[in-house]
Amino acid sequence: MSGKSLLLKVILLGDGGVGKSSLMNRYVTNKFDSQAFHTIGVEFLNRDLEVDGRFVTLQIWDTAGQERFKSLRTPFYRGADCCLLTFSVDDRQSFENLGNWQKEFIYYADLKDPHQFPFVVLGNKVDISERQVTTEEAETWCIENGNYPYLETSAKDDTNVDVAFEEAVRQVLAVEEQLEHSMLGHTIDLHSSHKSGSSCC
Ligand SMILES: Nc1nc2c(ncn2[C@@H]2O[C@H](COP(=O)(O)OP(=O)(O)OP(=O)(O)O)[C@@H](O)[C@H]2O)c(=O)[nH]1
Ligand SMILES: [Mg+2]
Repeated sequence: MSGKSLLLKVILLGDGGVGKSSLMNRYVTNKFDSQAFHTIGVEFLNRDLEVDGRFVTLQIWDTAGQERFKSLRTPFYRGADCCLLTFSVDDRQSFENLGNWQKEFIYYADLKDPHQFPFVVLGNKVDISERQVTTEEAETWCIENGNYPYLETSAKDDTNVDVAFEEAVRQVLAVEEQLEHSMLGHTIDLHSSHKSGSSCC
């Protein structure tokens, strides 16, 4: 267990109205506003948490999903540790647009290796019974587009909201661990590569 607190930046992306701000506000302030205003640009809130013995400060960046705010949100993608691709289960179009959000993020975050990057997909508003997207469809999309974890949430009912942000942290830690392992595998052993008879200076 590491004693140091890790600062992680997670970013919420998805169509306007899917509930990104509501998820962030539910998670950080435990409040829900049924008449929330559209976000303009970006906003962020922090919350400290502990996941599997690691202390983490989660910096949650909430972006404006409406197309007209694209130039205001995209400069903030760089440096994100995890991206939460969000749609609303009662809005088919928001699900169809997931691929565009994924592409927009990869492009503006300037990801070196998009296949390694931790995305998590959230199907929000599961409290609404008139669904336009089934769980199976969403799971299939996640498998086919990068094998991402999928969680169904409700900011209104506080369903799976903590779980969703904790999953984001787990995904980041898992990638970090993988990188550490692969770096260990590439560590140069200075002793064994030192040829007898060679001299320096
Ligand atoms: N029933 C239900 N309504 C929700 C839920 N989450 C958000 N809403 C409502 O959906 C509307 C839009 O929510 P926001 O959180 O503002 O959506 P957003 O994704 O931040 O939208 P932009 O800021 O425009 O990108 C608001 O009226 C919320 O009250 C949910 O889980 N269930
Ligand atoms: Mg918003």
